Amino acid sequence: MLIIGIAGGTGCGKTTVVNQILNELPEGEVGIISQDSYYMDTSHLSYDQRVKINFDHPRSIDFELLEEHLRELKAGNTIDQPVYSFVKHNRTGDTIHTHPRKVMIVEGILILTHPELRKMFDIKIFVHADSDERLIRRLKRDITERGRDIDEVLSRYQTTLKPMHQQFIEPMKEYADIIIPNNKYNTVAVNIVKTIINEKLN
Ligand SMILES: Nc1ncnc2c1ncn2[C@@H]1O[C@H](COP(=O)(O)OP(=O)(O)O)[C@@H](O)[C@H]1O
Ligand SMILES: O=c1ccn([C@@H]2O[C@H](COP(=O)(O)O)[C@@H](O)[C@H]2O)c(=O)[nH]1
Repeated sequence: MLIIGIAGGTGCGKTTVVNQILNELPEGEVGIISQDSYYMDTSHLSYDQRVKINFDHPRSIDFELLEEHLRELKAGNTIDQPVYSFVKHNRTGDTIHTHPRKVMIVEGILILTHPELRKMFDIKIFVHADSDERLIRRLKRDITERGRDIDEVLSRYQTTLKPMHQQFIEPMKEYADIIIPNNKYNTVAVNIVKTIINEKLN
């Protein structure tokens, strides 16, 4: 199994890059694990308490479960990946039956901050987009897809997103094997990653 970790700040385009990689590859040969599925279960908290969580700090992620699931997949076993709701800020209670594949992609803002998880990646990719570009994308996406308003996104950006990005996410570039500049759509870089994956699949 080839395990590829794709990190980068919110709005840099990780999900988009993953979808571009999957596009045209044989269906069912590449599996996806999203860090978002592994936000801590906060069912014991009220909605008002959950909104106050710092979702950009590594402690908000259940890395133990993520690591355990990746080890299971590597061992050839199927896992039940939790489904997360950004609207409710909590796991939904549903899971996705995820099968091991020849290539597994793990994507998320904080996946390179965890040393044990980092060691499991054969290839570490960091997607870069400038912070103003990321903020613009995040504003548009969170308002249209995640039920936020402009004040909520901007206040979260100032209080947690920006400081957490500077403290935890940006320094992870140091560990990357490949950095994808993604201020604009980067077909060349995506094709390079596709070539690496195709070599593993053939
Ligand atoms: N290179 C790009 N240029 C312009 N918009 C982009 C680019 N990559 C992604 N987007 C858009 O930005 C938003 C955030 O992208 P997404 O892939 O969800 O980022 P991430 O998963 O890193 O948070 C989406 O609406 C997406 O369509
Ligand atoms: O309940 C939640 C959990 C996370 N977030 C925000 O999501 C981003 C990470 O997702 P990307 O798709 O990589 O942008 C993170 O910055 C958290 O602030 C949330 O809003 N609510």
